[in-house]
Order: sequence, then structure tokens, then C-alpha cells
Amino acid sequence: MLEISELRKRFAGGPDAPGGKVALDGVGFSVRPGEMYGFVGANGAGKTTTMRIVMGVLQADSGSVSWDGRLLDYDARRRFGYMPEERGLYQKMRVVEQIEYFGRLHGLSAPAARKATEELMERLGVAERRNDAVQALSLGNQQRVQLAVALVHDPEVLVLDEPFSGLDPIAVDALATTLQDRCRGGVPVIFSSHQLDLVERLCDSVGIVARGRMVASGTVAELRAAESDTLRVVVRDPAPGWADGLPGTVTVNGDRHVLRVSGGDDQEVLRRAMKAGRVEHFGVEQPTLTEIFKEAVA
Ligand SMILES: Nc1ncnc2c1ncn2[C@@H]1O[C@H](COP(=O)(O)OP(=O)(O)OP(=O)(O)O)[C@@H](O)[C@H]1O
Repeated sequence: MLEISELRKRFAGGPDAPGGKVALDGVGFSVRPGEMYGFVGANGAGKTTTMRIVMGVLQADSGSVSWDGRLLDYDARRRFGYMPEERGLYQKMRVVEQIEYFGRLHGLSAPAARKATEELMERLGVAERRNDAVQALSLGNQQRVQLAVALVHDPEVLVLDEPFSGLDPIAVDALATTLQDRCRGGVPVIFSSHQLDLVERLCDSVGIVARGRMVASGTVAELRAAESDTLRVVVRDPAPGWADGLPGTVTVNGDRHVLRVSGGDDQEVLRRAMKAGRVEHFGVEQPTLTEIFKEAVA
């Protein structure tokens, strides 16, 4: 299990913030082997800082990170795969050399690095570009190479900072399938993302960070259970003011009025809706991760 516990980090202040800037104020969560963990939060919430501390790029003021019950050291981190936010490829190096080089850096023998590189280039769809310099690749292909670099040494843990940003749906699927395969093989995967629909689709668990603190963490089902369901009613061409006094909000889309209500008497809502016009839809909806997120960071 990867355990991140009570991380705190304050950056030195500049003229705008002479007292320093608290980036993390007790961030903690754990990820089991074979679990895909989505780490989400608004811009500046603390995701990159947390991941950098996990990978030893930054030092926390306090708190700890352990893997399999042992505090992380250089050797343990070498067995991790990391995709940094600022990316880290050598722009002039050829794709094949790049992936092999990182494999060697993580301790693979030359033949093992070559074999893993060939497999990954095939798998991630960049084999045809093997002899191109990274700078000649599109953003999506660069990202595939970046993922290959994170995976080449068959890492025990994967830490990926916004791996899906800027990718088209085909590239998203290629990356997602590769991550799911590693995850099924028992690797814990943490990735940050602002694409909440993707996080909801892929992740077993989600952590929401706001202003350097965890404001929610758990499976999507657990996070949903903490929220109340919403009743959604669609009425066609209703009489004006039909929903006055009902505890909800109405949005108007052409001649369709959509009422969303949390709590209250659903039968009363139905009676009012039927009296007002033709009821096209009446049903309870679970909140999406986007709705849970907005509620949690408000
Ligand atoms: N090197 C630094 N020096 C000073 N402040 C920093 C530094 N790095 C990060 N911060 C501040 O720490 C806070 C957290 O930043 P961080 O990059 O971790 O957020 P994030 O959640 O990854 O945001 P984003 O979604 O925009 O990538 C922000 O207020 C940021 O300005």
C-alpha cells in the first residue's frame, strides 16, 4: 500500500505573500495495489506539490510517504514510474533511444531496456515514429512517449501528473487502456486530472484536494452516498410560475422546463408538474463527480 500521510508544505514568500504560501496543509490518502486513484482539485490546490513530494523532487516540511510499510527512499522511488507536470523528455533525442535510456537509468540491462522499449512502442502506437526526434512529434505522441518512459522499467507504483491533458479521444483511450492493464497487474496508479468524466470512468477511488487539504476521499460510490440524490423533472410548455414555492431550480430549454430538486416531497412535485403541463421525465439522478467536486470545493 502507498500511504501518504499528513503532508505539509509552505513555500517561501515573495513580495505578494511575505509570510510564505501554504501549499499543503495535511494532505493524506492511501492507494492499494491494483487501485486506480484519481487526484482532483482546482488550479493551485496542491496536486503537483503532493506528487513532487511523493517522488522526492520536493521535500515536505512534515508528513511522510511510505510504500509497503517503509518510508520511501531513493531506491524505492527508482522503482516508481513518474510523469511530471513539466514533462521531462530530451527534445532532440530519438524516440527509441529516449525510452531505452530511461530504462537503463532505472536499472535495466541493455537487452532488457531494448525489449521493453520495443514492446511499449508497439503498445502505445509510436513504433512508426521510433527514429524521429521527440520535438518532431505531436503533443499526443510526445505524451505517449512520456508514458513509455514512465513504464519502461515495469514500475511498482505509477504517479502521473495530468497524463491526459491535451489528448484527443483516441490517445486518451490508448493511455487509459495501458494504465488499466498495469493496474490489473497489481500496480497502484495515482493520476491527477481536471477531466472529471474521465476520472469517474477510470478510477476506483478519488481524492479531492482544496487549498492544500483533502476535502473528500473514497470510492465514487462512497462520495455519492454522502450527497443527496437529485430529482429531475422535465415538463413541456408549462404554465408560467408552475414551480414557484418548490425547493429547487428551474432551467428553461426552449419549451422544456427542467426542475432539479434535492429533498422535499416528490409526490407533491409530481402533482404540480402534471398540473402544469406534459411531464416528459421524472426520475432520481445520482450526482456526477463534477457535481460532487463543485460541492466539495465550494
Ligand atoms: N515553487 C513554488 N514556489 C512558490 N509557490 C509554489 C511553488 N510551487 C507551487 N506553489 C504554490 O503552491 C500551491 C499549490 O500548487 P500546485 O502546483 O501543487 O497546484 P496544482 O493542484 O497542481 O494546480 P494545477 O491544477 O494548476 O496544476 C499554489 O498556490 C502554487 O502557487
